[in-house]
Amino acid sequence: MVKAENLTKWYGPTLAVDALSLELEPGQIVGFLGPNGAGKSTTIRMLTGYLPPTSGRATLDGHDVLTHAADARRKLGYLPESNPLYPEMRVEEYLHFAGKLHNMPRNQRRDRIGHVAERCGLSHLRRRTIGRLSKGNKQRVGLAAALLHDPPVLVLDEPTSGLDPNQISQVRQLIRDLAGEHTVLLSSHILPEVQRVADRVVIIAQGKIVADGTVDELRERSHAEDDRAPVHVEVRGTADAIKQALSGLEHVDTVEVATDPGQDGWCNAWVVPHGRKDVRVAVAEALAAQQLLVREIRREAGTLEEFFVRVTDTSRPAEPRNADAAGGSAA
Ligand SMILES: Nc1ncnc2c1ncn2[C@@H]1O[C@H](COP(=O)(O)OP(=O)(O)OP(=O)(O)O)[C@@H](O)[C@H]1O
Repeated sequence: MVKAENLTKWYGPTLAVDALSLELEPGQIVGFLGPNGAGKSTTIRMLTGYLPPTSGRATLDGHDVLTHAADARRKLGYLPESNPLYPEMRVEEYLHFAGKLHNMPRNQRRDRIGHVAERCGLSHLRRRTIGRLSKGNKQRVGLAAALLHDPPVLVLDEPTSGLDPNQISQVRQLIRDLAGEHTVLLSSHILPEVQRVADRVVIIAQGKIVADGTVDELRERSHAEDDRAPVHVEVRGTADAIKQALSGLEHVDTVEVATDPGQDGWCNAWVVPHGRKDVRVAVAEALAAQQLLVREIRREAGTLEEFFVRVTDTSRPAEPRNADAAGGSAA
Protein backbone atom coordinates (compact mmCIF):
# COMPACT_ATOMS: atom_id res chain seq x y z
CA MET A 1 0.00 0.00 0.00
CA VAL A 2 2.86 2.35 0.91
CA LYS A 3 6.27 1.51 -0.39
CA ALA A 4 9.61 3.26 -0.02
CA GLU A 5 12.57 1.92 -1.94
CA ASN A 6 16.01 3.17 -0.94
CA LEU A 7 14.73 6.66 -0.22
CA THR A 8 17.70 8.94 0.31
CA LYS A 9 17.84 12.66 1.01
CA TRP A 10 20.87 14.87 1.25
CA TYR A 11 20.41 18.48 2.35
CA GLY A 12 23.68 19.83 1.03
CA PRO A 13 26.29 17.96 3.06
CA THR A 14 23.76 16.53 5.55
CA LEU A 15 22.47 13.03 5.00
CA ALA A 16 18.92 13.27 6.43
CA VAL A 17 17.55 9.94 5.13
CA ASP A 18 19.84 7.09 4.21
CA ALA A 19 18.56 4.48 1.69
CA LEU A 20 15.38 3.83 3.64
CA SER A 21 13.11 1.01 2.44
CA LEU A 22 9.74 0.33 3.98
CA GLU A 23 6.50 -1.38 3.03
CA LEU A 24 3.15 -0.96 4.81
CA GLU A 25 0.39 -3.53 4.53
CA PRO A 26 -3.23 -2.47 4.02
CA GLY A 27 -5.11 -1.64 7.22
CA GLN A 28 -2.01 -1.43 9.40
CA ILE A 29 -1.36 1.39 11.84
CA VAL A 30 2.36 1.94 11.80
CA GLY A 31 4.12 4.18 14.27
CA PHE A 32 7.13 5.94 12.81
CA LEU A 33 9.35 6.80 15.68
CA GLY A 34 12.68 8.49 16.15
CA PRO A 35 14.43 11.17 18.16
CA ASN A 36 14.43 14.79 16.99
CA GLY A 37 16.33 15.16 13.76
CA ALA A 38 16.19 11.43 12.95
CA GLY A 39 14.67 12.11 9.53
CA LYS A 40 10.97 11.38 10.15
CA SER A 41 9.56 14.51 8.55
CA THR A 42 11.93 14.28 5.61
CA THR A 43 10.90 10.65 5.02
CA ILE A 44 7.22 11.49 5.30
CA ARG A 45 7.53 14.41 2.90
CA MET A 46 9.24 12.14 0.38
CA LEU A 47 6.65 9.38 0.87
CA THR A 48 3.84 11.83 0.27
CA GLY A 49 5.45 13.38 -2.81
CA TYR A 50 6.01 16.79 -1.20
CA LEU A 51 9.78 16.55 -1.37
CA PRO A 52 11.76 14.87 -4.16
CA PRO A 53 14.33 12.38 -2.85
CA THR A 54 17.95 12.66 -3.86
CA SER A 55 17.57 9.04 -4.92
CA GLY A 56 15.12 6.20 -4.42
CA ARG A 57 11.41 5.97 -5.03
CA ALA A 58 8.11 6.03 -3.18
CA THR A 59 4.77 4.59 -4.32
CA LEU A 60 1.25 4.74 -2.89
CA ASP A 61 -0.94 1.83 -3.92
CA GLY A 62 1.43 1.27 -6.83
CA HIS A 63 1.49 4.89 -8.04
CA ASP A 64 4.84 6.66 -8.06
CA VAL A 65 4.38 9.77 -5.91
CA LEU A 66 6.39 11.92 -8.30
CA THR A 67 5.72 10.58 -11.81
CA HIS A 68 2.03 9.75 -11.11
CA ALA A 69 1.42 12.38 -8.48
CA ALA A 70 -2.31 12.90 -9.16
CA ASP A 71 -3.08 9.15 -8.88
CA ALA A 72 -0.91 8.85 -5.78
CA ARG A 73 -2.55 11.82 -4.05
CA ARG A 74 -6.00 10.37 -4.56
CA LYS A 75 -4.85 7.50 -2.38
CA LEU A 76 -3.43 9.75 0.30
CA GLY A 77 -4.74 11.75 3.23
CA TYR A 78 -1.92 13.79 4.70
CA LEU A 79 -1.89 15.73 7.93
CA PRO A 80 1.41 17.65 8.01
CA GLU A 81 3.02 18.53 11.32
CA SER A 82 2.08 22.19 10.98
CA ASN A 83 -1.57 21.36 10.04
CA PRO A 84 -2.03 24.39 7.81
CA LEU A 85 -5.63 25.63 8.08
CA TYR A 86 -7.30 28.88 7.11
CA PRO A 87 -8.19 30.49 10.46
CA GLU A 88 -10.76 32.86 9.00
CA MET A 89 -12.79 30.07 7.39
CA ARG A 90 -15.61 28.22 9.06
CA VAL A 91 -15.06 24.47 9.54
CA GLU A 92 -17.60 23.48 6.91
CA GLU A 93 -16.34 26.06 4.45
CA TYR A 94 -12.80 24.77 4.87
CA LEU A 95 -13.90 21.17 4.33
CA HIS A 96 -15.71 22.19 1.12
CA PHE A 97 -12.55 23.92 0.01
CA ALA A 98 -10.49 20.78 0.77
CA GLY A 99 -13.03 18.67 -1.17
CA LYS A 100 -12.79 20.99 -4.18
CA LEU A 101 -9.04 20.48 -4.22
CA HIS A 102 -9.81 16.79 -4.71
CA ASN A 103 -12.30 17.62 -7.47
CA MET A 104 -15.16 16.19 -5.45
CA PRO A 105 -18.59 17.21 -6.81
CA ARG A 106 -20.82 19.25 -4.47
CA ASN A 107 -23.18 16.40 -3.55
CA GLN A 108 -20.37 14.07 -2.75
CA ARG A 109 -18.68 16.79 -0.70
CA ARG A 110 -21.83 17.34 1.31
CA ASP A 111 -22.20 13.64 2.10
CA ARG A 112 -18.58 13.15 2.95
CA ILE A 113 -18.37 16.31 5.07
CA GLY A 114 -21.32 15.06 7.13
CA HIS A 115 -19.59 11.73 7.54
CA VAL A 116 -16.11 12.96 8.45
CA ALA A 117 -17.46 15.71 10.72
CA GLU A 118 -19.34 13.09 12.68
CA ARG A 119 -16.40 10.71 12.68
CA CYS A 120 -14.04 13.41 13.95
CA GLY A 121 -16.47 14.80 16.53
CA LEU A 122 -16.99 18.07 14.66
CA SER A 123 -20.71 17.92 13.89
CA HIS A 124 -21.56 20.60 16.45
CA LEU A 125 -18.65 22.81 15.31
CA ARG A 126 -19.34 22.96 11.58
CA ARG A 127 -20.37 26.62 11.67
CA ARG A 128 -17.51 27.70 13.91
CA THR A 129 -14.57 29.80 12.70
CA ILE A 130 -11.40 27.70 12.65
CA GLY A 131 -9.25 30.40 14.26
CA ARG A 132 -11.44 30.29 17.37
CA LEU A 133 -11.23 26.54 17.86
CA SER A 134 -9.06 24.87 20.49
CA LYS A 135 -5.85 23.21 19.29
CA GLY A 136 -7.40 19.77 19.69
CA ASN A 137 -10.40 20.72 17.58
CA LYS A 138 -8.17 22.29 14.94
CA GLN A 139 -6.39 18.96 14.78
CA ARG A 140 -9.74 17.22 14.26
CA VAL A 141 -10.42 19.60 11.37
CA GLY A 142 -7.05 18.66 9.85
CA LEU A 143 -7.89 14.98 10.23
CA ALA A 144 -11.36 15.45 8.78
CA ALA A 145 -9.85 17.21 5.76
CA ALA A 146 -7.33 14.39 5.33
CA LEU A 147 -10.15 11.81 5.45
CA LEU A 148 -12.54 13.68 3.20
CA HIS A 149 -11.84 11.90 -0.08
CA ASP A 150 -11.76 8.54 1.74
CA PRO A 151 -8.12 7.75 0.98
CA PRO A 152 -6.81 4.25 1.74
CA VAL A 153 -3.59 5.74 3.14
CA LEU A 154 -3.33 8.30 5.92
CA VAL A 155 -0.05 9.90 6.86
CA LEU A 156 -0.08 11.84 10.10
CA ASP A 157 3.01 13.79 11.09
CA GLU A 158 3.15 14.33 14.87
CA PRO A 159 -0.66 14.50 15.08
CA THR A 160 -0.80 15.12 18.81
CA SER A 161 2.00 17.65 19.19
CA GLY A 162 0.95 20.62 21.29
CA LEU A 163 -2.25 18.98 22.58
CA ASP A 164 -3.16 18.53 26.22
CA PRO A 165 -3.44 14.97 27.62
CA ASN A 166 -7.20 14.91 27.19
CA GLN A 167 -7.02 15.99 23.58
CA ILE A 168 -4.18 13.54 22.97
CA SER A 169 -6.28 10.65 24.17
CA GLN A 170 -9.22 11.75 21.98
CA VAL A 171 -7.09 12.08 18.84
CA ARG A 172 -5.45 8.77 19.67
CA GLN A 173 -8.83 7.08 19.92
CA LEU A 174 -9.83 8.59 16.61
CA ILE A 175 -6.71 7.18 14.97
CA ARG A 176 -7.34 3.79 16.49
CA ASP A 177 -10.87 3.81 15.08
CA LEU A 178 -9.39 4.21 11.60
CA ALA A 179 -7.53 0.90 11.79
CA GLY A 180 -8.63 -1.72 9.32
CA GLU A 181 -10.23 0.77 6.93
CA HIS A 182 -7.10 2.83 6.35
CA THR A 183 -3.39 2.22 6.33
CA VAL A 184 -2.03 4.76 8.77
CA LEU A 185 1.54 5.97 9.10
CA LEU A 186 1.86 7.97 12.27
CA SER A 187 5.06 9.79 13.07
CA SER A 188 5.98 10.77 16.57
CA HIS A 189 8.90 11.17 18.88
CA ILE A 190 6.68 10.25 21.81
CA LEU A 191 7.00 6.57 22.46
CA PRO A 192 3.97 5.90 24.69
CA GLU A 193 1.76 7.52 22.11
CA VAL A 194 2.91 5.20 19.35
CA GLN A 195 2.89 2.22 21.67
CA ARG A 196 -0.81 2.73 22.39
CA VAL A 197 -2.10 2.98 18.85
CA ALA A 198 0.27 1.21 16.50
CA ASP A 199 0.18 -2.40 15.27
CA ARG A 200 3.75 -2.01 14.18
CA VAL A 201 6.57 0.31 15.15
CA VAL A 202 9.38 1.44 12.88
CA ILE A 203 12.19 3.25 14.65
CA ILE A 204 14.64 5.43 12.75
CA ALA A 205 17.83 7.10 13.82
CA GLN A 206 20.28 9.04 11.69
CA GLY A 207 18.03 8.50 8.67
CA LYS A 208 18.10 4.69 8.89
CA ILE A 209 15.64 2.10 10.17
CA VAL A 210 17.11 0.63 13.34
CA ALA A 211 14.11 -1.48 14.45
CA ASP A 212 10.87 -2.70 12.92
CA GLY A 213 8.25 -4.93 14.53
CA THR A 214 5.18 -5.09 16.73
CA VAL A 215 5.41 -3.52 20.17
CA ASP A 216 5.67 -7.02 21.68
CA GLU A 217 8.33 -8.11 19.21
CA LEU A 218 10.44 -5.07 19.96
CA ARG A 219 10.09 -5.68 23.70
CA GLU A 220 11.13 -9.30 23.15
CA ARG A 221 14.02 -8.22 21.01
CA SER A 222 14.97 -5.72 23.63
CA HIS A 223 15.53 -8.45 26.11
CA ALA A 224 16.80 -11.00 23.65
CA GLU A 225 19.59 -8.52 23.03
CA ASP A 226 20.00 -7.95 26.72
CA ASP A 227 22.40 -10.47 28.19
CA ARG A 228 20.70 -10.35 31.55
CA ALA A 229 17.01 -10.58 30.72
CA PRO A 230 15.69 -12.36 33.80
CA VAL A 231 13.29 -15.27 33.64
CA HIS A 232 10.44 -14.93 36.07
CA VAL A 233 9.04 -18.13 37.55
CA GLU A 234 6.08 -18.74 39.81
CA VAL A 235 6.69 -21.94 41.72
CA ARG A 236 4.99 -23.72 44.59
CA GLY A 237 7.63 -24.34 47.23
CA THR A 238 9.86 -22.77 49.81
CA ALA A 239 12.56 -20.29 48.89
CA ASP A 240 15.23 -22.78 49.98
CA ALA A 241 13.84 -25.63 47.92
CA ILE A 242 13.59 -23.47 44.82
CA LYS A 243 17.07 -22.06 45.24
CA GLN A 244 18.48 -25.50 45.68
CA ALA A 245 16.70 -26.86 42.61
CA LEU A 246 18.03 -24.08 40.43
CA SER A 247 21.53 -23.71 41.81
CA GLY A 248 24.28 -24.93 39.56
CA LEU A 249 22.20 -24.80 36.37
CA GLU A 250 24.23 -24.28 33.25
CA HIS A 251 24.14 -20.71 31.80
CA VAL A 252 22.56 -19.35 34.97
CA ASP A 253 24.23 -16.48 36.74
CA THR A 254 22.04 -15.81 39.74
CA VAL A 255 18.80 -17.04 41.24
CA GLU A 256 16.75 -14.72 43.39
CA VAL A 257 13.75 -15.98 45.27
CA ALA A 258 11.24 -13.87 47.16
CA THR A 259 11.94 -14.87 50.74
CA ASP A 260 8.53 -16.20 51.63
CA PRO A 261 5.93 -17.84 49.49
CA GLY A 262 2.52 -16.15 49.49
CA GLN A 263 -0.27 -17.54 51.65
CA ASP A 264 -1.29 -19.92 48.89
CA GLY A 265 2.23 -21.39 48.76
CA TRP A 266 3.33 -19.81 45.45
CA CYS A 267 6.71 -18.16 45.34
CA ASN A 268 8.25 -15.72 42.83
CA ALA A 269 11.75 -16.40 41.57
CA TRP A 270 13.99 -14.63 39.07
CA VAL A 271 16.69 -16.47 37.19
CA VAL A 272 19.35 -14.30 35.54
CA PRO A 273 21.17 -16.09 32.73
CA HIS A 274 24.60 -15.24 31.47
CA GLY A 275 25.20 -14.91 27.78
CA ARG A 276 22.29 -14.92 25.37
CA LYS A 277 20.84 -18.18 26.58
CA ASP A 278 17.20 -18.97 26.87
CA VAL A 279 17.17 -20.92 30.13
CA ARG A 280 13.39 -21.36 30.45
CA VAL A 281 13.30 -25.06 29.56
CA ALA A 282 16.25 -25.88 31.80
CA VAL A 283 14.60 -24.02 34.68
CA ALA A 284 11.27 -25.81 34.17
CA GLU A 285 13.01 -29.20 34.04
CA ALA A 286 15.09 -28.53 37.13
CA LEU A 287 12.02 -27.53 39.14
CA ALA A 288 10.00 -30.48 37.84
CA ALA A 289 12.82 -32.86 38.82
CA GLN A 290 12.34 -31.69 42.42
CA GLN A 291 8.53 -32.01 42.19
CA LEU A 292 8.16 -28.26 42.40
CA LEU A 293 5.04 -27.18 40.55
CA VAL A 294 5.42 -24.27 38.09
CA ARG A 295 2.44 -22.17 37.10
CA GLU A 296 4.19 -19.48 35.10
CA ILE A 297 7.55 -19.05 33.46
CA ARG A 298 8.42 -16.14 31.22
CA ARG A 299 11.17 -13.82 30.14
CA GLU A 300 10.68 -10.40 31.63
CA ALA A 301 9.82 -8.02 28.84
CA GLY A 302 11.84 -4.84 28.76
CA THR A 303 10.16 -1.52 28.37
CA LEU A 304 10.02 -0.13 24.91
CA GLU A 305 11.59 3.04 26.29
CA GLU A 306 14.76 1.14 27.14
CA PHE A 307 14.80 -0.37 23.69
CA PHE A 308 14.18 2.96 21.99
CA VAL A 309 17.03 4.62 23.87
CA ARG A 310 19.33 1.73 23.08
CA VAL A 311 18.70 1.48 19.34
CA THR A 312 18.68 5.19 18.72
CA ASP A 313 21.82 5.78 20.81
CA THR A 314 23.97 3.10 19.32
CA SER A 315 23.28 3.87 15.68
CA ARG A 316 26.26 5.12 13.80
CA PRO A 317 26.59 8.85 13.23
CA ALA A 318 25.76 10.09 9.75
CA GLU A 319 28.85 11.00 7.82
CA PRO A 320 28.94 14.24 5.88
CA ARG A 321 29.48 13.67 2.21
CA ASN A 322 31.05 15.86 -0.39
CA ALA A 323 28.26 18.33 -1.19
CA ASP A 324 29.27 18.41 -4.88
CA ALA A 325 28.56 14.72 -5.19
CA ALA A 326 25.29 14.90 -3.29
CA GLY A 327 23.15 15.69 -6.30
CA GLY A 328 20.39 17.15 -4.13
CA SER A 329 19.73 20.49 -2.56
CA ALA A 330 18.02 21.71 0.54
CA ALA A 331 14.32 21.98 -0.11
N1 LIG B 1 15.46 22.05 4.80
C1 LIG B 1 16.51 21.55 5.40
N2 LIG B 1 17.76 21.96 5.11
C2 LIG B 1 18.84 21.42 5.71
N3 LIG B 1 18.78 20.43 6.64
C3 LIG B 1 17.57 19.98 6.98
C4 LIG B 1 16.37 20.51 6.41
N4 LIG B 1 15.31 19.83 6.92
C5 LIG B 1 15.83 18.95 7.81
N5 LIG B 1 17.17 19.02 7.85
C6 LIG B 1 18.07 18.18 8.64
O1 LIG B 1 17.82 16.82 8.27
C7 LIG B 1 17.83 15.98 9.42
C8 LIG B 1 16.47 15.27 9.56
O2 LIG B 1 15.46 16.25 9.85
P1 LIG B 1 13.91 15.89 9.98
O3 LIG B 1 13.19 17.18 10.19
O4 LIG B 1 13.51 15.05 8.84
O5 LIG B 1 13.92 15.03 11.31
P2 LIG B 1 12.71 14.64 12.26
O6 LIG B 1 12.97 13.25 12.69
O7 LIG B 1 11.43 14.95 11.59
O8 LIG B 1 12.92 15.62 13.48
P3 LIG B 1 11.83 16.34 14.43
O9 LIG B 1 11.22 15.27 15.27
O10 LIG B 1 12.69 17.28 15.22
O11 LIG B 1 10.85 17.05 13.52
C9 LIG B 1 18.18 16.87 10.59
O12 LIG B 1 19.57 16.79 10.76
C10 LIG B 1 17.79 18.25 10.12
O13 LIG B 1 18.57 19.23 10.75
